[in-house]
Amino acid sequence: MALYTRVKESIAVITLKNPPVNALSTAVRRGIVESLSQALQDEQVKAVVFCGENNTFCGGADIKEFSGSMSGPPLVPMIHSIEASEKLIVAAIEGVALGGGLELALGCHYRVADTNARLGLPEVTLGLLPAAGGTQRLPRLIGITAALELITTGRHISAKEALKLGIVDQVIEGNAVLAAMALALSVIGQPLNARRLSLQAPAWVPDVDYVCEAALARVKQRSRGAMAPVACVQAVRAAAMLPYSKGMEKERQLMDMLFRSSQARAMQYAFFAQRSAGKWSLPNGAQWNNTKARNVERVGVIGLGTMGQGIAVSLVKAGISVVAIEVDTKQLELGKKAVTAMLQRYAQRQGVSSPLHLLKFTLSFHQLRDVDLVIEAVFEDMNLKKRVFSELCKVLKENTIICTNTSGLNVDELAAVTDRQHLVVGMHFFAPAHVMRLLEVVYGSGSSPEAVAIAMALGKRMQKVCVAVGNCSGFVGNRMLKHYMDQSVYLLEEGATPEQVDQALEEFGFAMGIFKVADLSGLDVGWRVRKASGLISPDIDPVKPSRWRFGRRYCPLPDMLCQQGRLGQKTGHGWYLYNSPGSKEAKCDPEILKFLEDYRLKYGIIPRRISSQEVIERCVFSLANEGLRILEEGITAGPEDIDIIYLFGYGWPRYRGGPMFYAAQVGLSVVLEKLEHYHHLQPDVPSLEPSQLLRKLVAEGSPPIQQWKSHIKNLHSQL
Ligand SMILES: CCCCCCCC(=O)CC(=O)SCCNC(=O)CCNC(=O)[C@H](O)C(C)(C)COP(=O)(O)OP(=O)(O)OC[C@H]1O[C@@H](n2cnc3c(N)ncnc32)[C@H](O)[C@@H]1OP(=O)(O)O
Ligand SMILES: NC(=O)C1=CN([C@@H]2O[C@H](COP(=O)(O)OP(=O)(O)OC[C@H]3O[C@@H](n4cnc5c(N)ncnc54)[C@H](O)[C@@H]3O)[C@@H](O)[C@H]2O)C=CC1
Repeated sequence: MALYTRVKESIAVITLKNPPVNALSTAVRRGIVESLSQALQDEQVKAVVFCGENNTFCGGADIKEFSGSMSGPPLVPMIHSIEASEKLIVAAIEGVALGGGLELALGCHYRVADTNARLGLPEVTLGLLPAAGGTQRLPRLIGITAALELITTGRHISAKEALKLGIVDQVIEGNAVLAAMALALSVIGQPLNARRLSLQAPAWVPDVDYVCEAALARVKQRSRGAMAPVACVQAVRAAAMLPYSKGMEKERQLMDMLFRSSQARAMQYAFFAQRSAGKWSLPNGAQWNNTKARNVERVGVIGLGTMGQGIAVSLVKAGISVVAIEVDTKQLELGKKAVTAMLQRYAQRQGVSSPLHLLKFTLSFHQLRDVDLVIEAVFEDMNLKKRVFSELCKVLKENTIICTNTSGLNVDELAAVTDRQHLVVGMHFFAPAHVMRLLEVVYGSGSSPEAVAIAMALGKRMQKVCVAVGNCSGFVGNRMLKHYMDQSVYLLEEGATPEQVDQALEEFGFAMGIFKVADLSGLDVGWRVRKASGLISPDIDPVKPSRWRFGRRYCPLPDMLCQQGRLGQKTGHGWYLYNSPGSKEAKCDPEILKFLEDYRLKYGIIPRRISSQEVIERCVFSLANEGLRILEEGITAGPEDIDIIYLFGYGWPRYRGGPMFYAAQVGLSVVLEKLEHYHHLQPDVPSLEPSQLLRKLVAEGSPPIQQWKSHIKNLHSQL
């Protein structure tokens, strides 16, 4: 709803009221229309101030309403009537003015923001565009180039930047509502036409087509296959080229197209999935709102290699003191240099003072005696990690939490060597840890809810998107990835090339194809894991290695590449060829094509043409099938958690929601049928066998993804 209040003699205040973010629900829009009409009819009122309850202006349209039948006063005419009002209207922006919230403010004649306010048009992140006049008014206010940047990225900006761009007229420290009233009183009576954005022409740009083409190229590169950023450019172009009313018509047409799209549904699902992942729960009933997290101020990081460096940087950026430990002086110096350089660059970019005083580098575990939590990031070696954990217990306070950044080792086995199994959890960061947003918080069988709560809270403070997951080999992300990678190499055996597989995956929307990712990470990473797991052993024929291991299909191609020293980008060749070691531009390598041909000849495999559709079905449905097994086993609380892991950790295209959402969208019965088909053709690949949960969901009529949790609960109660 919206509250109408008369203050002073001549000012009315309309307060949006819909906690927590005063989203423009049907009731709020109705309240605005009624309150505005009241203000316009009241002869005493000369000016109106719009504000939001609880120091939050407005978080935009109510996204929850998008999936239902939208009723009540529409936004576009509502904002037009605000702009057309003969009485002066000022927006008092506190907290956020996002999406429809900013569009409402753009309809007002003046805008005042408090210093902490954040503004933006983030609709593109929901698969939409700002369709309440945002694409037409903003370019008229700040010019085409700046509007294109804000609308296509959906970036939130500070009040200071908004002032610089000309989006707000004043930024004040203190009460924005009082400041808006003061501004209103100072300008009452002045003509309003110059303040009505729809009446203005956008600032002239020498070559609109060039600017828009450049923006289009940028968005296509940044978010391959996404419709919304392209539509945003088209709408802003219309603002530059067409009269306002025609531009609005174009905005509406583009929004109609986006609003009904599967991409918009996927991105809105992702918005709520991200919030639901934060509301973690454990199988024992402990959850985010019934478990207290102790505060963490000092953290120890053990191992300053690739991961430890990024973790230390993220901690310091969050204002947390770090004691960083290495094994010898050389490694310590290397780590120190890298961490210091990253933090200095960060401080320079942000214009903040260097936070290096929060760091201590040492070789001594004794320096850890005061820390509240430790994150271990030494080599992926169970025995080494066990030794480190035992050492830690000798020096740490009795309530210090011990976390491991292992990518998939058994957290329970590690916890068992400590004197505090209840305080041991996994904190699985993704590389590079200071950039990647995902954090899997892994609870073992003995982890206490408090330890999970502390790790989740710490991750959130480090600006990570945290997902609580159970303890299993590879946890959630890497466990699923294994099956996706297996299928991709089987496809090579059968006739595909790395480029062909990568192209199909990139056209699907992945940021990078699987073989490019493997070259980037280094092929030796997986090689070491396979050796440690016994898949590679000295008795395997080095000339014609077996294509079956442990009774299952196995593809030795990646091992053979490693034996040739082709480890990826770092050696200048892997699945692709690079100009030099470390260079990034992947080129097709004729040697690899020849190597694949020879391989097929050696094993008597007749190559066949493989369609992009088959690539996607085999790679992506394998992922989804393993995700369903994970749900079946209760490793995550719901499908949303898995999707968030893939969106934030594995470059899954946001406009496809995540592997579980994608499976639901394609249709579970289609996924089941395809998996049965491929499993029939590859009976020695057990991961292709449709999961029990998939069969159950299909048998129960393929319920929408939001209802899967209750079906999983039933499955558990039947087991
Ligand atoms: C043909 C049809 C024509 C239609 C025309 C429509 C034209 C339009 O222009 C469409 C739009 O406005 S689309 C909406 C644009 N606004 C946004 O994207 C802002 C989304 N919210 C945020 O970024 C953060 O929540 C925010 C920064 C605001 C706050 O972050 P926090 O971290 O403090 O809090 P969260 O945990 O994110 O959120 C708290 C609770 O609020 C819910 N929520 C947030 N924004 C919402 C919104 N806009 N609508 C509905 N619910 C919303 C959020 O889900 C969470 O709920 P709970 O998890 O239940 O607590
Ligand atoms: N690199 C990656 O992409 C990811 C790695 N991880 C996991 O993170 C952990 C670390 O991996 P990376 O950083 O890649 O390894 P790394 O090899 O880059 O660094 C490991 C560091 O630990 C140090 N170290 C070894 N023993 C030590 C000891 N006793 N005390 C102090 N420091 C010691 C080494 O000197 C080295 O600097 C592993 O468990 C790995 O599986 C997790 C996610 C991603």
